[in-house]
Amino acid sequence: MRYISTRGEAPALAFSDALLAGLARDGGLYVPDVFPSLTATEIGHLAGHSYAEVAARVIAPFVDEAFPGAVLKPMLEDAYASFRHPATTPLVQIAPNRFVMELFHGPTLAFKDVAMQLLGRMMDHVLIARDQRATIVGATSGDTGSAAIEAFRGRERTDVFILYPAGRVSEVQRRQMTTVPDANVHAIAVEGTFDDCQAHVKAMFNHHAFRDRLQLAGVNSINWARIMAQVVYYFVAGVALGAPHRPVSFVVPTGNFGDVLAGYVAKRMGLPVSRLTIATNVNDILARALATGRYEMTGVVPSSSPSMDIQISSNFERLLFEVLERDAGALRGLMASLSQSGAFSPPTQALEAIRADFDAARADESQTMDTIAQVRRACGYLLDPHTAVAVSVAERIEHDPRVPQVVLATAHPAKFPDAVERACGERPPLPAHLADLMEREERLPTLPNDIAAIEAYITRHARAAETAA
Ligand SMILES: Cc1ncc(COP(=O)(O)O)c(C=O)c1O
Ligand SMILES: N[C@@H](CCOP(=O)(O)O)C(=O)O
Repeated sequence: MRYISTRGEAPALAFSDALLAGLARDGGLYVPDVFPSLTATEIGHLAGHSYAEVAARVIAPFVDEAFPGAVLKPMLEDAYASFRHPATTPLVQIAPNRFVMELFHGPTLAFKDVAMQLLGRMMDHVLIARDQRATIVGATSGDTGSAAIEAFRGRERTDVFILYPAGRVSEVQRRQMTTVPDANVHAIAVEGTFDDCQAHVKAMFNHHAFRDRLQLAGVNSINWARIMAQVVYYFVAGVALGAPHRPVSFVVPTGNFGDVLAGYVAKRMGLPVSRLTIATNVNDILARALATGRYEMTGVVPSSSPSMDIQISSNFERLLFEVLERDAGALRGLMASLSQSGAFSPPTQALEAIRADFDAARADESQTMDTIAQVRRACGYLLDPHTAVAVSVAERIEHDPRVPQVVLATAHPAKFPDAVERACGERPPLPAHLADLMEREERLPTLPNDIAAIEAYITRHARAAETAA
């Protein structure tokens, strides 16, 4: 398996190289040159196995010789031993033929742990084998940052720098990043939006001299390994609900488009997925794009689901690449239009191909709040605001009632206590391992929304810079 760039102008890489590369050198995103497939019989055989065992089977075709079964399997067992639920990602029924898949039982209470706990181990394995260091740079709207910090804290070969938008994450999310005392961890508030933070991360990768000097690596969903690890839970849910004999639909709270893209990959690999529904909050660029055919940026509005306050959905590029039948030149044209005029319109055929697999709809603030209250009343289940966006959409989207609908529950309600309390009057407590989070001491470096200031800060603090000097 080789990995190629969506922009068509960077060298193809083996898995381990793509794992450390982050963004391709032409500014594109790496994708496998072909999607592996599982037969119906192979999918059937996933039933009854542990999460780590299913992961080993789904992930094996994507990796290279650095991760033979004897390495991958124990790595997966170890990664998912950190989850607080024996099923790792349990399904809970909340209505007839509607389920939530709880992806938040990892150490930082969001779905990001599912991939990040594996990514930390995989990167360490490759860096040790190559006797190399890496400087991880990441952008977060709240959850990727804490998951990355937890996965990489204290690791000898990596420093991790996470940019988050000042004042636009929940207090719990901020404290999960800023109270970690390890010297290799740097959570930096940037006076801008998540989109600004993500643009700075991409700019650092595109600044090749800086990138090479600091040995940059990425842990956002620009890194293919993130998507790969997230494909697994679609298979786990599908098989639990009758695949390969019965199709399943998924409703996914969406921001950067990594999670729902993983569902698309699962479908391309052979999982019978009926519909993939993109659920957005009021920052609804994706819902508008599917409805109107025009992907057009407007300002970002802060919401009660802050992790989805995103305009530029990074992984939409990977989907566009597929529906443009892997025409990198055509994709470069759309991306140039986005950076020059803040908008693009995919060709009709590409748009139709997207609509063949995906639906999209948004939930506004009052729909999100009402859904939290109504689901709590109806079945006693407490949703976080991101999951509530998706449940609200699931309730309204046209859907074959015979097909099970799985809503991905991407965060624990305790990460957003203020919003949950506003919605239903209850303040969910943090689990025991985070019970004293509000008393822990914070480190709060803040930088202007300026790439030069950010690069200078990272250069001052990264150990890879000392080695290079
Ligand atoms: C809690 C939560 N839900 C949903 C999303 C959206 O996921 P994605 O960015 O993969 O579309 C995010 C951020 O990524 C998140 O942190
Ligand atoms: N919602 C995310 C935004 C970054 O997404 P990623 O999947 O590309 O890492 C967050 O919580 O940080």
